[in-house]
Amino acid sequence: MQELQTIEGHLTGQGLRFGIIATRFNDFIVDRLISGAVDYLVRHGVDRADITLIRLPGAFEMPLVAKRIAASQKYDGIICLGAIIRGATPHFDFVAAEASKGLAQVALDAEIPVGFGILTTDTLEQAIERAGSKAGNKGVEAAQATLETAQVMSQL
Ligand SMILES: Nc1c(NC[C@H](O)[C@H](O)[C@H](O)CO)[nH]c(=O)[nH]c1=O
Ligand SMILES: CC(=O)[C@@H](O)COP(=O)(O)O
Repeated sequence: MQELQTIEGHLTGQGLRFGIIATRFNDFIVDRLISGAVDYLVRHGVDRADITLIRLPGAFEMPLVAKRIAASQKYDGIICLGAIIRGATPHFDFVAAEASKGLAQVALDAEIPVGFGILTTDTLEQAIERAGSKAGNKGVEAAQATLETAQVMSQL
């Protein structure tokens, strides 16, 4: 049996280029996700110069910009970072559904790894917990998943 070498210990991002798309909405949470993602990539050999950060208003805008980034063919992966926090109306459901569905579609259409690091939480407290405190940092997880998938894709 042949096995692809993509386990954590073998992950290296040397020479790979990543686009990070991050929302300004809830930026005090999202900034922590960005720091976690960038730190993870750099610790795994990605050159800072090979990381491009693009800020957007909100998660709803992400699929369109991700699609354009993917079409540029300048990147090996796209990491999407945001925080959608439930409010008093159904707004949350529409934004979260379009962001997740749209980003998944971009990945499939362009055949590029798209990391889904958008928090979808019921409360602000849950978002804080997932942005570098007791429940980890979902920006790190999204960067890891994107890097690993980029490596898998490059071997297939
Ligand atoms: N409520 C949240 C939003 N809403 C904004 C939308 O994403 C969009 O920017 C607006 O409807 C204009 O098109 N965005 C988030 O990222 N997080 C939220 O909690
Ligand atoms: C994503 C949201 O639900 C949110 O921030 C909007 O809040 P609301 O539903 O109270 O308008």
